[in-house]
Amino acid sequence: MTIFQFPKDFKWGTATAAYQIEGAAQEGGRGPSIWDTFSHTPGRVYNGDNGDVACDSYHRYEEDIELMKELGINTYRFSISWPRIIPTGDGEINREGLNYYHRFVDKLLEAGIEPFCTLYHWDLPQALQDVGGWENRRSIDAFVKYSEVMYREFSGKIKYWLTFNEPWCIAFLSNVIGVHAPGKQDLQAGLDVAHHVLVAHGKSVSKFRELGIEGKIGIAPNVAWAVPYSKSAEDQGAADRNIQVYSDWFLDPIYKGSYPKPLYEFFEQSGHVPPIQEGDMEAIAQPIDHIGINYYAMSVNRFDPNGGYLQMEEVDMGLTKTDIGWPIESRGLYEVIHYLQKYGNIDIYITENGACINDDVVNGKVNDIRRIAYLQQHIAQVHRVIADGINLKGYMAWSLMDNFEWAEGYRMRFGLVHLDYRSLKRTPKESFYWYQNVVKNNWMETRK
Ligand SMILES: CCOCCOc1ccc(-c2cn(C[C@@H]3NC[C@@H](O)[C@H]3O)nn2)cc1
Repeated sequence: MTIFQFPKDFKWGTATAAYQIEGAAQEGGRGPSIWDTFSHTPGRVYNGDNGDVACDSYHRYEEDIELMKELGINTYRFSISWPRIIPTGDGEINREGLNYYHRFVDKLLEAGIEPFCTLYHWDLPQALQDVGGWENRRSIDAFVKYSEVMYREFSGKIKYWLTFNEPWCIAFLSNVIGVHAPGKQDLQAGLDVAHHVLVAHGKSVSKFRELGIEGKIGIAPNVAWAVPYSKSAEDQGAADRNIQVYSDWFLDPIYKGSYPKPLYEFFEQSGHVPPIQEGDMEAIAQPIDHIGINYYAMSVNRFDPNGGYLQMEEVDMGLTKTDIGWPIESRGLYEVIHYLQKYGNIDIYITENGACINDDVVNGKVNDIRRIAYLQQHIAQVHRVIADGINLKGYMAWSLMDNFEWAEGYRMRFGLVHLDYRSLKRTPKESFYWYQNVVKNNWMETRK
């Protein structure tokens, strides 16, 4: 038996996002987002599921915070619904929306839980999408205005900020692969969106500094770790492109002031380059305080000339998978965090890690032992990374509770707490109590 002891100030938390848990889609002055439109478009989301009610956390946040207190976490990552704050994206401010988040954040602080706030977790106000969304540079200033409202309003209450969640999903999953809102399949649109999101990020960080906000700010890329199927240059290239499109495409502009050359040239071969304007790269490269890393799985990749925008295919190596089909391999978390050290020993938080395990309630319990095994393996890798001297400062399990898993709707469950979507009853799973113990002890037992 080995004991993995974590640093005394280590942040243990869970993560959620507004559209996935709040519901109350047409309450409190909220305007429609692109995910309201997308989820109500037939065929886009499994079973026609949508976020109209979700976990009803808009009304049940006090119950959710009681669960967080029982879990014992010291940090809670959540996102702000932009269309609750500025319903048309860059028009009038909705005071009722601000008041909702004040009540919520005050309750978190009262419970001794650190708010860790994501400004943008995919729910762009539809009114901005109606004029091009992130393909339109207008969204840059709209986001900076929205973020300024939030910085001014919550300065002193919220000290940990993230501008954007998973920019790869915002740009490529949503505009090139087309699985998420707005559901386009256009590489140039993806590059335009990625660039404008990066400029919006940088200008928002500058605003944060200009206002002298007390706190720290960063961005939360989801990261891929990929190994080549063979030693061939083609397969190595495919794996490199897959890694770079998630992390380097966004972190090189922020930390180095330029896009990663190999992938830039790969896209350029097909006639597509980011729409860089004078001053953009300087605007993007504002120093940040931390990055959030969302890690779920790694993959084995090989070259495939017909393999989509990266000319890459993932090879199924027969690894055990979660119920959403992602292979379970915790080694990738260790490898990718070391890979990111090329940007310096930056402060890193694991802002999402978790397993889709669709166990149901049986005799009042959810015996999700597969989720416990996943978490144990991945938290062990977190400990390895810290033991290597890397500034990994916190871990937030995705997710506190089962919620709206985007195009997969409610069938895919990532929560430590089970949601009965008819009654909205919350039932802590066995993994909740396992994680509660790790958090309480600030150490974890391992068999080795
Ligand atoms: C036909 C090709 O299809 C490709 C599907 O490709 C992906 C890739 C990645 C994801 C994905 C989902 N999540 C979990 C979320 N992270 C943020 C939070 O909101 C969680 O709900 N992370 N990555 C989904 C789909």
